[in-house]
Amino acid sequence: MLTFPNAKINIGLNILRKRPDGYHDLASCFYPIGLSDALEAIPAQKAAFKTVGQGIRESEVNLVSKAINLLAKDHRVPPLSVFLLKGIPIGAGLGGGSADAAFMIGMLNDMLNLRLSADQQEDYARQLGSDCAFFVRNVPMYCYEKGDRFEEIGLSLKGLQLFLVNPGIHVSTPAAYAGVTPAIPPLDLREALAGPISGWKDNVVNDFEKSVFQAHPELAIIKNRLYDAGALYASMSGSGSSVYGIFQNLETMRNKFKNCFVWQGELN
Ligand SMILES: C[C@@](CO)(OP(=O)(O)O)[C@H](O)COP(=O)(O)OP(=O)(O)OC[C@H]1O[C@@H](n2ccc(N)nc2=O)[C@H](O)[C@@H]1O
Ligand SMILES: Nc1ncnc2c1ncn2[C@@H]1O[C@H](COP(=O)(O)OP(=O)(O)O)[C@@H](O)[C@H]1O
Repeated sequence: MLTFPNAKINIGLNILRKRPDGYHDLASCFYPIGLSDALEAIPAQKAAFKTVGQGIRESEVNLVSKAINLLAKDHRVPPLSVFLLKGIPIGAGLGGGSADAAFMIGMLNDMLNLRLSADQQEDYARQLGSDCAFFVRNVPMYCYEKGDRFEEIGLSLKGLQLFLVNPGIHVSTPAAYAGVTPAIPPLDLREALAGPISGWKDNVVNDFEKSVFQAHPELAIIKNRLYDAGALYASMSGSGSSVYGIFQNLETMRNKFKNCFVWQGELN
């Protein structure tokens, strides 16, 4: 079976408070985008895992293998030959690893006829990472608590264009959280997003930007360039370092961001 785990962007990200378990309660809108990996799993004599494209560090276990091992605790999972092609930049605030893990759970559910509901798949996904459960339903959501609880938001950016830039700077997620002083924003994110996109620039904020832009001023320059090019709204995604702009119409701007990974596509 072959699937295409897709990335997400965060539209607004407020870090509200530190939790007793050391994590943070947040408020964000997660929005799926078309940039994707390819993930194939085939029953085989012997379990095998191959990944091509950008690799994760050798010392780390791939989230796809973690997802298989997690489901194997409760279900009989036969040996699988798994092939992962990474198209989504790694550690880029785009949730690529989380998407791979959630799609692997979905594939096991379908291939082995496990009949897991979406809620049950989310419960498994939550154990693999805060972002992971989002990719089970994989539709625009207001996300809260650790970013693993969801509420329908009814936000549609269908037809608008996304331009995404990743300059390859690696931002550690725990370090990014440590750089933020949690605070309740003056305007609830859901209310801010209910207004026209032309007003988001001042009201829809990613709280990671302040400290991450301070450490990496080139990211602020990218965001300004996107606004200069006519973006209706521009922001860093997650803990970075990807920065995106949302446009009404978009000529290609690939040549403006030399030495960066760029991706352009229509929002759904
Ligand atoms: C920042 C966000 C925003 O969408 O995305 P990315 O930039 O990673 O895409 C997420 O909260 C990242 O989620 P995810 O990457 O799944 O994080 P996890 O593996 O669960 O946690 C990594 C580390 O981030 C911190 N963490 C994560 C989530 C959270 N609500 N509070 C935290 O403090 C913790 O230090 C934790 O050890
Ligand atoms: N299949 C995978 N794809 C990407 N990263 C993975 C994967 N499996 C494990 N990881 C590890 O998970 C971490 C988070 O990766 P990723 O989801 O791409 O970034 P982010 O959390 O910034 O959105 C990385 O440091 C990476 O080493």
